[in-house]
Amino acid sequence: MSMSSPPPAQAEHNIRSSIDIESFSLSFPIFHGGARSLKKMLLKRGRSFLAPADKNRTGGEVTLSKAENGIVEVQALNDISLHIETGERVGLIGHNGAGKSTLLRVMAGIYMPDAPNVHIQGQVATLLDVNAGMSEELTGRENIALVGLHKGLTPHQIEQLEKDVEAFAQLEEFLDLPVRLYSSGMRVRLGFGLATAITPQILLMDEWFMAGDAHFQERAAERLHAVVGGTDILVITSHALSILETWCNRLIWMEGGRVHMDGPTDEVLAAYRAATGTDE
Ligand SMILES: Nc1ncnc2c1ncn2[C@@H]1O[C@H](COP(=O)(O)OP(=O)(O)OP(=O)(O)O)[C@@H](O)[C@H]1O
Repeated sequence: MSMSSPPPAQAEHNIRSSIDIESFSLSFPIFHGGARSLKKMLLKRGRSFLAPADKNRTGGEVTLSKAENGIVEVQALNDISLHIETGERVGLIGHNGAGKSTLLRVMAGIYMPDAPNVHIQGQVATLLDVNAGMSEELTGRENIALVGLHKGLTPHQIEQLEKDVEAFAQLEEFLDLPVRLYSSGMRVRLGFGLATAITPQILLMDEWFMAGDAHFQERAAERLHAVVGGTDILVITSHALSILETWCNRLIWMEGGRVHMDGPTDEVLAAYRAATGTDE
């Protein structure tokens, strides 16, 4: 199969896709031993700490919960509201720990799938975690069949899926060995091949897909073009501004768990480059 030909089993698209998030916040409680010294520092500083925007920021706001004997929390997302609709290719940018991956996971329904202020319309596929959904003891081929069954494909469609992923991943005899024997790059080949084999309405993608050797990256970009062309919505997070420039028509710039700027790619990139001094 040529790498630029459309994936074999196209999903049925009946509804217009959209992502709606209204005033959404998410904190992670910290139970690690180091939380005790953090707690002392927070009590001194007035219960919350976030590096000022003009400093090199890392992570979300570290706070002490309001309960009497408060626990230390990291506020990964803080009052996020956004609407994404069909046709939008959205990139998430921001410093390490700004909340980009957490926001992607919220959209994927991984955190708080029943949150009343998060509405996702459309069938979602994720490229978030290389190992997501893989059974370590099963072979690559068996994992492909399992995904096919899970998605309700017919035996013929599963056969097509297997051929397609096999041709793309180029794992040769390793396709018939258990996934636990794979290197990280081999896992990326299989995971990426599988996740892009069926065109979803909404594709959520973390930057790990850029892992792998140069030859793989080139073929991955080609395949991704075919898939993204068929999706309603793409949301991708990356630190490589050139990737975002290539793929996105809208950028959301995150800072300390909040949306700092949201707009057309060229406008947000210009502001981001000016603020961070990057000339990439
Ligand atoms: N499972 C977790 N438990 C505790 N804190 C977490 C967890 N996941 C994320 N965080 C915290 O939430 C904040 C946002 O993390 P997130 O991974 O969303 O950032 P990011 O913008 O994707 O960062 P990067 O660019 O470094 O990948 C960080 O301060 C991180 O420490």
